Amino acid sequence: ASLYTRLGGQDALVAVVDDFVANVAADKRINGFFARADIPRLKRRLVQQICAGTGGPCHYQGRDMKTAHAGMGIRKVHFAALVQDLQKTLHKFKVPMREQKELLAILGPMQKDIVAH
Ligand code: HEM
Repeated sequence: ASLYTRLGGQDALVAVVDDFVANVAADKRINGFFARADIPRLKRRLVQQICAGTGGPCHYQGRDMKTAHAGMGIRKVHFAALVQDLQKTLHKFKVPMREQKELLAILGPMQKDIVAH
């Protein structure tokens, strides 16, 4: 089965993204970056992106990661903080380690496009 299906499909993904974005919004290390963000749109796009990237029936309609994060000055520490916030959610939702690793293996390589050089 696809990672999308093993994660529980669309409803589970929406719940994970909701909780994850709430963690980010509460995380003083990085929430300043999101001060002017359109959070409902960000959530929709994250759901689309993860759905599409894990083999689900979605098309990602947002910008590419380089364009979306250009000029923000995001550093490795910020990226690591966001990944920690996601891991908190995956742990809370009792996502098995195998699926956690697969998801992070999809997101991890995006760091090179998101972190400022
Ligand atoms: C693997 C890690 C990440 C993924 C998958 C990701 C994904 C996304 C996506 C899909 C968007 C929406 C793009 C669009 O609407 O066209 C976005 C926007 C954004 N991301 Fe990320 N992102 C990641 C890491 C980060 C980090 C580390 C930060 C800052 C600490 C960050 C800050 C933002 C901000 C501020 C926006 C703009 C929101 C807005 O203007 O409405 N992202 N990201």
